[in-house]
Amino acid sequence: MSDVAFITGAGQGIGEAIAKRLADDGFKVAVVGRTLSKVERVANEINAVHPDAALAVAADVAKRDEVFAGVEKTVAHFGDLTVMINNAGVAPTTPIMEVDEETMRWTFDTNINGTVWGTQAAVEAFKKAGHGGKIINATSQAGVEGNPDLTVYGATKFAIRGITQTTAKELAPLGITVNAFAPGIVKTPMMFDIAHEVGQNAGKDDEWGMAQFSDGIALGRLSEPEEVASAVAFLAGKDSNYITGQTLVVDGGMVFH
Ligand SMILES: NC(=O)C1=CN([C@@H]2O[C@H](COP(=O)(O)OP(=O)(O)OC[C@H]3O[C@@H](n4cnc5c(N)ncnc54)[C@H](O)[C@@H]3O)[C@@H](O)[C@H]2O)C=CC1
Ligand SMILES: CC(=O)C(C)=O
Repeated sequence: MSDVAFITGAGQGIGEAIAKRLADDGFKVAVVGRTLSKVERVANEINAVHPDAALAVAADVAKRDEVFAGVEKTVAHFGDLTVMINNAGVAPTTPIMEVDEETMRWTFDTNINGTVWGTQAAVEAFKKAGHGGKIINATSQAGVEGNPDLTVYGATKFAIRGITQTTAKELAPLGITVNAFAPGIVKTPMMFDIAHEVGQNAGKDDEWGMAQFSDGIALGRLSEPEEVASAVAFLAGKDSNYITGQTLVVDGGMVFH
């Protein structure tokens, strides 16, 4: 039986790269996102290379029932679930004096609640299948060190590291490991949007906006989504079965700790 991974936010960016990498590694993958056409594109591209390896699943991670329904659809289709990857996230640019209630609600519902619902759905599926499993959460360098203009986003990413550590201890007796990956600055629509907004807020261009984040990154370059996916593939694979409660910082394409 192949390993089966449920990857949220897999219609683009890092999530897409993770789904394609795990399929290359022999996983069956549920490609999960709010927009069915986006996840169907990724699933179709995977199935063109690895027939029947991918299933497109429409689910909003902020809605608990949709996450549970997506996991149930995945188990019904592939016969199991062994890895949950809570990758989906949103990253509004929020100078502290501009933060409003809707932005707080929307960002926390997606990033924090989505991670909790994904964890709950995975644990339920693992228990029903009578085995342990792996849960992998997306935090960020912005969840390791505070980034100006990203207070709300950063708060969720710091929280996800806490959720990773607490659930790792709680779930270890069940044979379930919980780890996180913390990318630096990665070439995805999320990052380019942030750079544009930060630049606009300062009356500068996108390059200036990106430099507000990228000057401090290791090796002085942005990561490719595929480089982040390689670190996630390690966490999803059997070589990391003994690791839990950890955060891999992936910056400049390298894992720093
Ligand atoms: N791009 C970067 O530089 C970094 C990204 N990250 C994290 O990596 C993860 C992936 O980021 P990217 O690929 O860059 O983002 P992205 O914005 O390019 O892709 C995120 C995907 O998640 C989906 N999504 C958003 N809200 C959703 C919801 N409620 N339900 C289901 N899907 C939803 C979006 O539609 C999109 O397809 C995020 O958790 C992000 O916080 C962390 C550090 C750096
Ligand atoms: C988008 C993000 O996680 C950054 C800027 O680290």
